[in-house]
Order: sequence, then structure tokens, then C-alpha cells
Amino acid sequence: MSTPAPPAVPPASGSGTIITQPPPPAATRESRIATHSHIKGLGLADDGTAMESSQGFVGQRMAREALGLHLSLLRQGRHSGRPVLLVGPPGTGKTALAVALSQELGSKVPFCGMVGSEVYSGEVKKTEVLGSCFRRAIGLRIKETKEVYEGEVTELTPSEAENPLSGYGKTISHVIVGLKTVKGTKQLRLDPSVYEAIQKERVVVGDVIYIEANTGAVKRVGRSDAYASEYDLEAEEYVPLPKGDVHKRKELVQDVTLHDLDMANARPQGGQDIMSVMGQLVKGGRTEVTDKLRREINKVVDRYIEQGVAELVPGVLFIDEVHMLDMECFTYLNRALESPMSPYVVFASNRGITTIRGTEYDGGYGGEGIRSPHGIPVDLLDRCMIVKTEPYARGEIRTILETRCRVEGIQVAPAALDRLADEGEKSSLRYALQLLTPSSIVARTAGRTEVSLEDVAQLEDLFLDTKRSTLVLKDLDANTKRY
Ligand SMILES: Nc1ncnc2c1ncn2[C@@H]1O[C@H](COP(=O)(O)OP(=O)(O)OP(=O)(O)O)[C@@H](O)[C@H]1O
Repeated sequence: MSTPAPPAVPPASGSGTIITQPPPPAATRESRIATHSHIKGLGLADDGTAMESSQGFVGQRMAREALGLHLSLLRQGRHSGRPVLLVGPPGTGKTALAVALSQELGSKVPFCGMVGSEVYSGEVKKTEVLGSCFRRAIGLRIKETKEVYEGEVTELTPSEAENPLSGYGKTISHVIVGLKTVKGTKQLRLDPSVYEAIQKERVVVGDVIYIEANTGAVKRVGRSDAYASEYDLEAEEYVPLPKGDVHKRKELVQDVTLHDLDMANARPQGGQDIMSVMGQLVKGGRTEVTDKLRREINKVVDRYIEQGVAELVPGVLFIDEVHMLDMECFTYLNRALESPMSPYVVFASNRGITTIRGTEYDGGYGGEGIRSPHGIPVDLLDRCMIVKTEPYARGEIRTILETRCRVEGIQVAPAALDRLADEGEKSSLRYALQLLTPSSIVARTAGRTEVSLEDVAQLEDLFLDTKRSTLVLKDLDANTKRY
């Protein structure tokens, strides 16, 4: 049966189609707790005002409301060329705000986070690193109609044959797969390469899958809901039995980023399934993608957008410690921000007036370089919408600590929590947060389930905060003139 050519993603490779929908929960994740795990969004009410504590966010109301407004700009597609700059002392939630922004946009909108110093590499140009981050933050949603075999797996029987290349062992000659839909069933005799793809997706009887007729790529959609009561507790995603025939044309939506397309086309060798493409991405060192290739890809992308096959999804590029970038990067940013294919850019810096990197050795500026607020040239600064974050009050620190305890599953006695909040106020929120997990370990070692005041006190002896550490150094310096 003839099929109209699928809109193979960029030029000649045919291997550019990358399915980046989130994998089904079964294949994913143990619960890992990261620094910002408790942040679930900006915590804004319907009228855009920030609630005192919501979605894991506590305080910092002005900044949250400002970002809420930017979010509306982004949703209306009117953000272009207007980056946000988050400024404030360390640990006041600048990164947390960027994370919340990306959460608000949803999992299908790309988010790329980087630190200013990442641009310095011996192998890749600074502007190339920035350029690839820009493209990681721009998504493309491609709608393709493909010929597929879809259904619940009723049979999965590999057929073995003698290995013609060696006297020992056996190889798979073919695999029989039975697929069932509401309308009927079909038995397929498939190539061993499809069996490999089935194994990689960890398909078992009872799963709903589809197999692309042209490429043999296999995608596990989830577990058939006929098996829903198999276990009492499960992280499985259950899906209904597919309707229609087993063999049909299906509209597939694939989310890729421009960077995925660059990489897939820079090294187009290998298979067409997601695993081969992913393999290409992780193998080898960092490779530069030429400007010419990017322009070609942009042309194809433009064509797809015009044809209505694809839709551009601008995401968020977050550059933390932006003062670490140098003049060359800032000049590049000025141009990149004006491009019609620009993501929503958020910068963050905790520096005040400081020298712009890359201008220090310029004799024209008296050897000192150009000094500017946050180490950013004024012309770029002028384009930014600047949002300030404030240091936290003790009550806010206590609430943030409480939220973290809930996320990490730590029980802390009220007196210990008060002590940690005091530490947070005296030293920093980060220091107080860092003491949480170790104090729970100390409590557990002592056979208790709740962190007590003594546990926190013990840790304060073991770990110094920045202020005490500076005092120790000053003391050493005064007494021994060393260190
Ligand atoms: N308002 C808040 N509500 C809840 N958690 C917060 C809040 N502010 C900060 N945090 C948490 O405190 C920790 C430090 O915050 P974050 O890393 O966002 O600070 P930062 O301003 O980016 O610091 P730096 O300038 O050092 O990069 C993180 O775990 C963050 O999730």
C-alpha cells in the first residue's frame, strides 16, 4: 500500500524524527528530590496576584507577579526581544522563579537552563554554545499522519533459528506479534529488527503499542486498562483499547527542539528509531553545527510551518550568573534576541556594579574595563525588564523550610525548625536548607524519627556557614599570618 511521503524532518537525513514525548511513567522514575523539587509553579491567583504561599513558592510576591505578567506576554507570543533579568542577593529564589515559570508553561514547552560560565570551552566557540542553547529552547511540534499497526499485544513469540554464522547459539529469525483493537485482531510476522525495538521499549503482553509501518519504529503507549486492577499500587499509565482497525493511518504529534534537529542532521548515520537518534546524541564529544546547516534547517522548518504541518513552540532559555558572560557573548545575545525564532530569555545575576568580562584588558578603558550594573553592557540592560528579588524574613524562611521538610519526608520538631529558621536569618536560607537532610540522618542514626534541637546543634558544630568560615580565616590570618 502506497503511503504519501511523511514530512521527514530536515533535509535528506530521514533520521531527524525524534519522539520526545515524556515516556510513560512505568519506564520512568524513582522519586528523586532536587533543589527545586518543591516548586510547582508561580503560585498566582486567577487575577494574577501572588498568594503568600502556594505551589511551593513562599513570599517574593512582587517578583512572582512580575513573572506572571511576562507569562501572559509569552502566551500571547509577544515576548520577542524582551528578556527578563532577575537580580537579587544569593539564595533569594531567582533560579526557583525561572523553574516556576517553566512549570507554568507545561512539560511540552522546552526549557533550557545554563550558567554563564558554561560558554567557556576549549573545543567549542562561546557563541556556538550560546547558539545551541537558544535552539534547545525552541520547540517544534510536528503533526504527521503515519501508517501504523496499533493495538494491545496479545501475543509476543520470537521464533528462533540456528545461527548461520556460528555453530553455537541461536538467532531470532522473526517474531509473531498479535495485536487487538476494539474492532478486531491481527497477527503480524515481523523482522528481527522490530523485535529489538520491542525489547528496547520493554513491551510485554497486555501493553498497547504502535509500530510504524514504514520504519518499524515501536512506541509503547501504555498498559491496556483491562489490566488496571493487576496491582494495588502502581505507577503505570493505563490506556483504553484502541478503536478502529489494527492497520490504520494515525495522526502522530512529535515534539522536538531545533537543537535535536541540528544534531540529528549533523550526524545523520544510524537508524531511524528514537534509540538510534538518542545514541547519536550521546556518543562522541561536543560537535559544532555549522551556520549553513542551521540555515537549511530553518528553511525546512519555515516551510513546514507555512504548510501547517508544524508549529513553533518558543520555550524558555534561562542563563544564570549572566555576569560570567563576556562582551563577545553579549554582542551575540543582542542579535540573537532580535531573531524571529528567539525563545523567551531569562537572565539572573547576584552581582552589583562590576566589570564586564572581556573588557578588562582593553587599554582604551584605562585597564580597568567597563563597569556596569550586573556586569551587563548598558545597551543589553536597556532591553531587559528587570525584576528584583528581596531577602527573606524569618517567617518566610521557616515556611520554606517546612515545605522542604514535607517534600523530603523529614519530621522536624518545632524547636529545631525555629533554630534552623534563626540560622537561615543569621546566615542564609541555603545554609539552613543544607542542614535539613544531614540532621535527619543524625536523628535516624540515634534511632529517632524526628529531628530534634540537639541534632541541629550538633550539625552547626560540624559545618560552618560562610560568616563563621570567614571569621575562622581572619582569625588564622591574624595569628599565624598564613592561609
Ligand atoms: N520563595 C521561595 N519559596 C520556596 N523556596 C525557595 C524560595 N526562594 C528560594 N527557595 C529555595 O531556596 C534555594 C535557593 O534558591 P535559588 O537557588 O533559587 O537562589 P538564587 O537566587 O538562584 O541564588 P544564586 O544567586 O546563588 O544563584 C532553592 O532550593 C530554592 O528552591
